[in-house]
Amino acid sequence: MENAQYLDASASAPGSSSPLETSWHRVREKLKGEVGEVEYRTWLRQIVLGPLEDGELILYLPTRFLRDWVRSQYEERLQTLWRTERQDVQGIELQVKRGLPEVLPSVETDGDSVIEEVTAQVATSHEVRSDLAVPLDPRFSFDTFIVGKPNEFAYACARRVAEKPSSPGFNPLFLYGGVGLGKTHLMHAIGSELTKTGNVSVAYMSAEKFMYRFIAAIRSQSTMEFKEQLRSVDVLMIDDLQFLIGKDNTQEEFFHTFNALVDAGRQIIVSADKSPSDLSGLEDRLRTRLGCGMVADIHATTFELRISILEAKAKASGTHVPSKVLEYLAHKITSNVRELEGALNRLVAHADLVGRPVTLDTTQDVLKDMLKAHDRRVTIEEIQRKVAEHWNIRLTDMSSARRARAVARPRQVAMFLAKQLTSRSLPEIGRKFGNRDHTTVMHAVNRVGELMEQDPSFAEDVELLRRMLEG
Ligand SMILES: Nc1ncnc2c1ncn2[C@@H]1O[C@H](COP(=O)(O)OP(=O)(O)OP(=O)(O)O)[C@@H](O)[C@H]1O
Repeated sequence: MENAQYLDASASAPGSSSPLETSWHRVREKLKGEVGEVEYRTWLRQIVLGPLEDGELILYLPTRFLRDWVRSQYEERLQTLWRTERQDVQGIELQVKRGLPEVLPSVETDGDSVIEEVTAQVATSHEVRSDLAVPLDPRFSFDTFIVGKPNEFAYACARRVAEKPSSPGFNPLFLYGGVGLGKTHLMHAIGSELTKTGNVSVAYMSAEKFMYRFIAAIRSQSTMEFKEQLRSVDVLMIDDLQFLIGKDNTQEEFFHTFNALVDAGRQIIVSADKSPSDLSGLEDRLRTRLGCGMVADIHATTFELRISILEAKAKASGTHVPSKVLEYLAHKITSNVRELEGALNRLVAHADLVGRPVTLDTTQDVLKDMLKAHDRRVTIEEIQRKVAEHWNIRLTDMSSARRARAVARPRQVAMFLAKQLTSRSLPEIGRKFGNRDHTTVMHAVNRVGELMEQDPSFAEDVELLRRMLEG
């Protein structure tokens, strides 16, 4: 273990430092080059190098706010840079350490730079008219969104709002669902559709950006301007609202903005990972208002939807991907569309690079790590335990011969989840459930699928279990 060191941006050049410090110096310089001086000075120079323990490097930040911000915005990049820099760093952990010097942007200097930067971003944004908006991604359109059972309701709501913003019953539109299932995609699609006409001003930003801008406005004493800018848009879209949990001041500000806009007949669109009623940690009055309009859930993908998405994305890539490979991916990667897309992109990039067609063999080889990580994620035993706990039955009943519905139904759900969340075959799953035949498992999978369509509260239970298991 190497000792914790405080290193700020003015730290000594490599040479006089330990190997870890030297690496840190290089990582920091690369980051600075990538994100630019303003962003670096505002958020990243506060990071303090901590110890390296069992392959995990600790980096400290002086406050929880900064830690959360750096975690959400830069953690992945930091990981990559560190791993490239040193083989003995397998991961990084961002921690809060009180008492470290906090180098916050002051009103006179960095605060202004932040505002200047925001203004500069706005100046280059052609897609939207609002002064605060983040550019919309033209790839996320309604045309490129593949509709299936799990997302058809959310899609229909999004379409409706894009056609007729602020319709009664659709304001706010609250889209929720697990990670990587298309919430951001739908929001961008609504925004792009609305701005096509030219007379609607749309502001899209993540809840984090909202907070970042709010804080920047406080620091530069321009909160009135901030409020006015936000309140002048026709449509305000805030993505990943769950980020505001625990951020009381920002929540308060959002609540007032929300009210002002809805009262003025403007449209609000919000996304989150949970329904308004499940977003504990958000103020009650805000939760209540969020649930007042249309609340649309994007469910986990089905095999059919995953196949349709893969087919569309493979076609768009211009590389031929055999249907066997698409089926294989759709079976193996069930967690979310982002991962599915990532896997396909990797295959296509590999095929382009080596100049050979995509086959099942190359797929297994190229995606070895990814698929292994997936398989590791959840075991049949964990599924059985969680499901048994949920319905309050004995774990042994997962393999018992009892056929009473109170036991048989949870068992079927566990089989269904085992099929969805692991790569085990039907006979393998059957064996884990008291040596049942694969046709019993198949029947369970179909039955649970049918019941989920007929009974929303049952579907919610299954969905909840799935999310808990996926962590
Ligand atoms: N139905 C779909 N059709 C086509 N692409 C999709 C679909 N659903 C998701 N995607 C793609 O998957 C990726 C992840 O989607 P998106 O970013 O919208 O997810 P999200 O629900 O906002 O996730 P997060 O909770 O992480 O914010 C995007 O590239 C998006 O285009």
